Amino acid sequence: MTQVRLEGATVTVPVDGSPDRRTRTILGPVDLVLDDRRVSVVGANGSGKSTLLRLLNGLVSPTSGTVSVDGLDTVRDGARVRRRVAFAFTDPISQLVMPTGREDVELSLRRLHRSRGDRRAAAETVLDRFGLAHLADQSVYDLSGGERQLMALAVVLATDPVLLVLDEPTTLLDRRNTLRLRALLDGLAQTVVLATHDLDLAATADRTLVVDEGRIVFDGDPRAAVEHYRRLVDEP
Ligand SMILES: Nc1ncnc2c1ncn2[C@@H]1O[C@H](COP(=O)(O)OP(=O)(O)OP(=O)(O)O)[C@@H](O)[C@H]1O
Repeated sequence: MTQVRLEGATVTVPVDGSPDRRTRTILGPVDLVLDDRRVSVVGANGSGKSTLLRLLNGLVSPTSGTVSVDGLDTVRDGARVRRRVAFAFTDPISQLVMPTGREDVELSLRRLHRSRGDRRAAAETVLDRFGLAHLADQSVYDLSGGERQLMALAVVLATDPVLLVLDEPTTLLDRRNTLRLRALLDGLAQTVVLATHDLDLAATADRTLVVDEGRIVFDGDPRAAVEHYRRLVDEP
């Protein structure tokens, strides 16, 4: 099982226009060991969920403290961490950089398969696995929101990462595609960490973190976490 470890991880940002270069802490310090199969993260807008998630694959570096994945430091061993940790953004179009899904999956596979023929065959297998072969050659702009989301996931999962980090994956999806995504996540061998405003989805995890004003204010049973979050919002 993959292990993510945060030790005193803190993220501070400069306060815009501040003449004396003041900074603001937007997350932390966070001390956390994640070694559960499914972890969800809930919290209000701007509470720090995305920042926490982005620490996990080195998209954001801690200003102080450390973050490691299976012992690899996200700053010192950034490239190796990113090979192990896939990150999926809310809006899949920011992830799909090639004209078609097939080309995007092939692009993902370029490190694993140097020969073009091998890459083609491996991409076909991935597209089949996600039930997307029939959409592989369509422009990514002509895919529906749900199809695009699944295509983006196929792209990031093509290289078999050990950890999948998802930032609000169902925000743009209708109920049917949300259920489809949930079924897909259920079937994944990977460890999954996801931030979501969908409290039903959050409650399907093994463990839930509640983030409030840059701090983890609850860490534990998903149903209790959702209750904690509701109380936080309802009784400010
Ligand atoms: N690079 C940055 N520079 C300045 N402020 C930032 C930066 N990144 C994030 N912030 C601020 O930090 C806070 C936390 O942002 P973050 O995106 O982590 O929140 P979130 O919980 O994911 O919110 P949402 O649910 O709205 O997506 C916000 O106030 C945001 O404006």
